[in-house]
Amino acid sequence: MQLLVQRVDIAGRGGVIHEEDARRLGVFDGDRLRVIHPETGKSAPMVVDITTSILTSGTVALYNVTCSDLGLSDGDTVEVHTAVPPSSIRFIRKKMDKGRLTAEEMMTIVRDMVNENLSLNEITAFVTASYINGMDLDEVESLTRAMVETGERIEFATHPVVDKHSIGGVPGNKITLLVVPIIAAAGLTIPKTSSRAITGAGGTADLMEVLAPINFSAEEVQKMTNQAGGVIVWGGSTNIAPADDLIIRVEYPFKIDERGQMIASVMAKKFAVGAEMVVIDIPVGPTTKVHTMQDARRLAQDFIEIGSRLGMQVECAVTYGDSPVGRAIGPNLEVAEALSVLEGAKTPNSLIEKSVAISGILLEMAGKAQRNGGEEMARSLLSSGAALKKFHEIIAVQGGKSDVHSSDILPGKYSAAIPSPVSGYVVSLNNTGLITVARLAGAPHDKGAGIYCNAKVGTQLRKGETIYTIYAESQEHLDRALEEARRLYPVVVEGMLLDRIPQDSIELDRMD
Ligand SMILES: O=P(O)(O)OC[C@H]1O[C@H](OP(=O)(O)O)[C@H](O)[C@@H]1O
Ligand SMILES: Nc1ccnc(=O)[nH]1
Repeated sequence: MQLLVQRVDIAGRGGVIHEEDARRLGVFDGDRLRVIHPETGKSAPMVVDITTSILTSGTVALYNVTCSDLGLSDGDTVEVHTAVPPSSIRFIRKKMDKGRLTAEEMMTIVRDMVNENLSLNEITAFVTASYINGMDLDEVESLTRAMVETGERIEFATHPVVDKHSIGGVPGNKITLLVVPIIAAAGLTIPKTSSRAITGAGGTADLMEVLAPINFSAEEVQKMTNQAGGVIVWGGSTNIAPADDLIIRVEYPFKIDERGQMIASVMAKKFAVGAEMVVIDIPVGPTTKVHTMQDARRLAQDFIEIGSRLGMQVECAVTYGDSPVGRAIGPNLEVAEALSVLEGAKTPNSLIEKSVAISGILLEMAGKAQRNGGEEMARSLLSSGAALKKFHEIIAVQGGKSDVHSSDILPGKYSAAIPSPVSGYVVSLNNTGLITVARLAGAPHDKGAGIYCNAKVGTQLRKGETIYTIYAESQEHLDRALEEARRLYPVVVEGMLLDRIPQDSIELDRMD
């Protein structure tokens, strides 16, 4: 069938056809078509997306990349034929049926994802099937390799190239903003790529974006790292492991991070930047991704095994994840807290201790410090101001304001303090509850949104004293977050009556 092209200014491949043309072609939403340029013979696949309103029959709306790939402009004519669905659909179905995917099958799925031959529904099916049925280590290795091979890679002339990555799950985990400058200040090369929030309210990419641009090509990442020794950029923009961000987009609304996909997501990014020595931070706690020490050790073994299969030296740090790292949750609040520590603040202890511990392991692995001497070296790079100086350099090389001060980074204008309803001690902070409230307040999208924990586990509070403060950039977001905070009670003060349900409020089934 011949159709007239209407170019639509939407980034990406594919397009939309009219219901009448779809009926004549005999296709439904989700079927496949092939769009062919009649003169050049160039062709591109297209997932059928049917409309009745934005087009007239006889016209096909094509998105930017498909038009550019085929050299098409508004008003051109194209041939449109039905096509067979890609074989990756069969392989996704195999995973749904609890099958084991071969390396070739995994590669086909990932290639089709990256080439936009799979619709969002189909990618969601793959992520969900893997979440429910899991992946064995061979599948994780195949996924990691496929993610690397479908993107760009960086090779550095200086060695060793080191890196760190956290599996996430603990709110307020802003340590990368300290670890990268500490490591780079020690003279090591650390091309850090991070994701945005997956299960949290602010991923490292969301945080760094407060200070500097984070979208760079692989070539730019390499150049900037050579200049400053380190960078903190968003993995999703680099074309380094581009499938990663497609999977993360599916995971984000559900706050899920399937184990195999998580290992592949992390290790693909490390491998693609040429990291030779890597520390993986595995926070453990009842409301994080990993609940017990035993599970953490098992996950650590898997990371180390995948690292060794790829030729990387990996060590894992199992860290305390019962409650947030530091006190701040959400982009601006976290950045201000991290900067203040780099500027010399002696608190929060949890943030400083975790950052120097992780940095210390890397310094030891890379031979910069003696065994057991890494932490001390990291602490002195932090307290001497060398890490701050390096961070300013990193911000500058990425195009940010290099003389930024923690006091420049402000939380949202709208705030509400949550008072303790009783006198007592804070006995628990529920990470997932805090994240839900912070997300409703607008984080990570609204940079000023988030939570400041005025009290942490063990803090004594008198009735009416503030447990935590919610920040937002609009009253509407603040109200939504407050409503959820009242429902979830993410911080429990001992002696607190959570609810009182009188007998006459419930209809009892009487046995008379
Ligand atoms: O949203 P959740 O699932 O908590 O974690 C995601 C965060 O964890 C990792 O941190 P880093 O890059 O090692 O600092 C990711 O890159 C991302 O920023
Ligand atoms: N799944 C992931 C967890 C943590 N960091 C990542 O980049 N990816």
